[in-house]
Formats: sequence, C-alpha cells, structure tokens
Amino acid sequence: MNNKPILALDFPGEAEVFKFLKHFNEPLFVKIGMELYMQEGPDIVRKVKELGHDIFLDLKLHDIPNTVGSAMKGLAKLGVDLVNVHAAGGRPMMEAAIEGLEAGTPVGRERAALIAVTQLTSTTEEQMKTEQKIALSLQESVLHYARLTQQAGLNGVVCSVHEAKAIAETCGENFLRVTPGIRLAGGDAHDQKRIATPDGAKHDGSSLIVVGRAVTGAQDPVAAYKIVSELWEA
Ligand SMILES: O=c1ccn([C@@H]2O[C@H](COP(=O)(O)O)[C@@H](O)[C@H]2O)c(=O)[nH]1
Repeated sequence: MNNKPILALDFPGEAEVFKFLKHFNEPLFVKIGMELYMQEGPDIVRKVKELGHDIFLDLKLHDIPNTVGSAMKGLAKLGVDLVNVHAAGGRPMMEAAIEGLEAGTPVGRERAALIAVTQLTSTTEEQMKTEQKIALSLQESVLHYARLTQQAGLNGVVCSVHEAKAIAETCGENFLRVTPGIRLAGGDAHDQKRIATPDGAKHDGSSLIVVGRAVTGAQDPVAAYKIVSELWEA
C-alpha cells in the first residue's frame, strides 16, 4: 500500500472510470465506493487491480457480526489493500470483520488493512447531537470510536483531518487516520462539512488522504491531482 493521495473513483460506471484513468501514466491509490461497486460489482475491482493500482474498497459495512464477517470473507478474495466498516456497528461486529478478512485472504497474500468510519465527514457536531442523540462533542465521539476500533484490533479509522492529531496522540502513530473531506483552498465543499487542504492534512496528522471531486471534477484532473500530491508530499 503506497501513501499517495487516494483518488475516489466516484463514477456511475466502468466506461467513465477507464476514460478517467487513461489520463494517468503511473500507479495510483484509488478508492472504489458504493456508487461504482453497486453498478459494476466485484469485476470492477479486479479490472482496476489489473492496471496495477492500489485499492481502498470503501463499502462501509454495518450489519450484525455474522453478516459482516461473511461479507468480509468474500471481499478478502478480491485482493484489495484497504477495506472498512462502520465503528457504530460495535466491537463484536468489528472483530467478526477481522476474522472474516483473515479467513478469506488467500494463503501467501497479505490481508487488507481494516479501518472503521467514526463520524462521516459530512456530519456536523450539531447534526450528530440532534440526530444520533450523542451528548459528547464531535471530537470526543470520534475519539471514543477510535479507541473502540483499536480495542477490536483494527488498523485505524476514517475521520476528518480535524480529529487526526488527537487520534494519533491517543491511539499511536501507527494507527491509521484516513481522512476524506479534502479540498484545495477556496474549493467547493459540496456536501462535506469537516474539510481541510492536503497540506493541512499533512500538518495535522493524517496518515492517508482521500480526494474525489476536487480532482475528478476539475477541468484538468491530472493537473489538479499533481497539485494535491505536491501539497500532500511537501
Ligand atoms: O467520512 C467519510 C467517509 C467516506 N467518504 C468518501 O470519500 C469520498 C470523498 O469524496 P469528495 O468528492 O472528495 O468529497 C467519497 O467517495 C465518500 O464516499 C467521505 O467523504 N467521508
């Protein structure tokens, strides 16, 4: 797994994905999420993998332990590098996810890293308090989920850049902080609420950044990706 910015391939289908990837002449770290997977199924994962890219399969599993464990066992066969669940599914569910992942990983292949979503980057503190009825601050809620995720034995969490440093201090540097909600300065936030720039993410403790529309929606996606990469690697 490389540490390049993770490019979110949020496209409606395979044709758009390959048209987009043709512009890049290097191995990337890409993210296949629900939009693409629901249309194309596991074949899209295999095809993108064949191109030599690292893959974060972002399906955010959240169900009873038995179901998540079995689903992970199946996903493990796809040979992706990073997968995830929702921490709100609970510790037994996360433990079942690891068991499934280990059981399904072919012999001789390294198992995918497993991370858990804490609070989505599209969620505000106000929304969390009124809709989820969580009486903590958003930072405390994210930290709570990070600790629970670590106790369950996972490799890290999805969080916003705003919580990354506190998680590193609490859970250690090796515990991954994967941060979506990345925008270039002055860029449209769209539906994201807890956003940051690539250089802000670097400075504030992200392990890996996820970037979608700031690149895929740019007039020149290759140029936008280069700017994001330079800011992230600086
Ligand atoms: O908390 C989360 C978890 C996942 N995501 C995913 O990341 C990308 C972000 O796309 P942008 O276009 O850069 O906003 C998207 O695929 C989400 O499903 C997230 O944003 N926040």
